[in-house]
Amino acid sequence: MSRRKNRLKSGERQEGKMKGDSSVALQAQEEIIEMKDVFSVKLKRRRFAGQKKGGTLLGITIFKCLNKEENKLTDCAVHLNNLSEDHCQSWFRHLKEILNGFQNRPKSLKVFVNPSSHKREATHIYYEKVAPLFKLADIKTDVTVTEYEGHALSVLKEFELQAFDGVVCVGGDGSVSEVAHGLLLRAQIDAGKDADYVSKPVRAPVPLGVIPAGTTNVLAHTLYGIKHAVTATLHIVMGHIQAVDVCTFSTPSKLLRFGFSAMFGFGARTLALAEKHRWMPSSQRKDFAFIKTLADLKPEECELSFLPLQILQEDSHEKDRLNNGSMALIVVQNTSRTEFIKHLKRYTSAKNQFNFPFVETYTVREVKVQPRLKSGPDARENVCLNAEGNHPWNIDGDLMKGASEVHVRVHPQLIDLYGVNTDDLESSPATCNCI
Ligand SMILES: Nc1ncnc2c1ncn2[C@@H]1O[C@H](COP(=O)(O)OP(=O)(O)OP(=O)(O)O)[C@@H](O)[C@H]1O
Repeated sequence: MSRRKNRLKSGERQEGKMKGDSSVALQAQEEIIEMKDVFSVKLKRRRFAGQKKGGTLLGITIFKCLNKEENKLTDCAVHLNNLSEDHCQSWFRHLKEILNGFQNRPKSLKVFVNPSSHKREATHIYYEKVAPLFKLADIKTDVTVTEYEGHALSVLKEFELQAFDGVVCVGGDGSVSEVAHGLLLRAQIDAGKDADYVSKPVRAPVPLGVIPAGTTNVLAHTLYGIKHAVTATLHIVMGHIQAVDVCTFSTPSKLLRFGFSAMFGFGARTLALAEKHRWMPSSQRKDFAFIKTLADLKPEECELSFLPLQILQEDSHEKDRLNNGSMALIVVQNTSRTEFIKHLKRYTSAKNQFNFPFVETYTVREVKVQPRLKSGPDARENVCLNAEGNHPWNIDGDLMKGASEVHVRVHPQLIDLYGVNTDDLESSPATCNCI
C-alpha cells in the first residue's frame, strides 16, 4: 500500500480496504470508522494535471471528523483501495445514503462574513479554512461579505430563509449578536408579531453557527471550548446542535435587542469610550478605554429589581447550563477602586470569582434597571446626560445608548446554536492583558 499526499491541508490520512458488507462501520487498518464521525465520501481516481473528469478508479475516500486534544476537532481522510468500478459505486451510494440520513446536518447555509473583524482576517479564514470543508461536505452556501454595521440585519429581514438549513456568522461577538438578533427578529415578523414589543417570542427557524474571527469570541469559546475555525466548522458540518436561552432587552415602549449577555455600568462605559476612539487600533482602543474608565470609576446611580428563579435542590446541577431558563445576575456595589480591580483580576478564573463582600450573585428570570434621575439643583443635568446617551448598555459587545429603564427577560431555548454542551468540554481560562 503506497502513501500519497493528503488532499486536505489540515487533515490526516489513513489507508485500508473495503471488505464485507457493513452498514454502519468500516475497517481501515485495524481501526473501526463509525459513520457518525464521517462527513463526506468521494470516489478516488487517478487524474492527470488539469483533468477534471474520468480517470482510473482507485477506491473511495472517506472524510471523518477527529477529536484532537483539548476540544479541538480536525478532519482526516481515510483511503479505501479497490479497483472495481461496480464495487466502489455501490459502496459510494450506500455510504452517501447513510450520510443523507443524519437529520441535523445542513445541506445549504447562509453565510455572513464581517471583513472588518479583528485584524481583518475573517474573509481569509472563511475562504481558506471554512469554505473547503463546506464544499467537501457538499453543503451549498450563499455568502454575504458585510459592507457596513447593520448590513447582516437588513439582509436577514429580507431574504428567503426557507431555502437554508442554517445561518453562519464569521466574525466576533458583535457580528454574531447582530446575526442572532436579525434571525430572531425575522422569526417574529414571519410569525406576525409586533417587532417593537415582543412578550412571547417564537423560536429562530434555523440554527446559527459561529466561526470565531473577532477580537472577542466569547460565544464561540462557550460553544466549542476553543477559538478554532476548523473545530467550529466541523461542529456545523456534523450538525451538532444545542438549544440556547436568549434574552430580550426592552425599554417600556420598544424592543431594543435580542442578546445573550449584557453589562450596565463599568462594562458599558468602557465600550462607550472605546467606540468614541474607533480611529485607534482595536486592541489599543480597548486597553485605553478600560484603563481610563477604571481611573474615572464612579458608581452608577440606579434602581435594580429582579425576579429570582426558584431552583429545586435536585435540579441545582443544571444551574450553569446555557438553556435552563435562567440568567446569572452579578451586582458589584459599594466598593473602592482597589477592591474592584481585585474582583476584575479574578473575573476570568472559575474559582472564587465572586467571593467578595461587595459582589452579589443571583439566579433570575427577569431584571429591571432604572437609572436614578437627579433631583433638586442637579435636575437640569438629566436632560443633557440622556441626550448624550449617559446610561449606555453593552449588549454582547454592541453599544446601546441612551436607554432609560431597561427590562431584561430570559426566553428558554429560543435559538439553536451549532456546538456542544460546554459542560462536557475541557475549560481553558480566558485572559486580560490590561490588569
Ligand atoms: N464592513 C463592515 N465595516 C464596519 N463594521 C462592520 C462591517 N460589517 C459588520 N460590521 C460591524 O462590526 C461590528 C464588530 O464586529 P465583530 O464583533 O465581528 O468584530 P470585533 O473585532 O470582535 O469587533 P470589536 O472591534 O467591536 O470588538 C459588528 O457590530 C458589525 O455589525
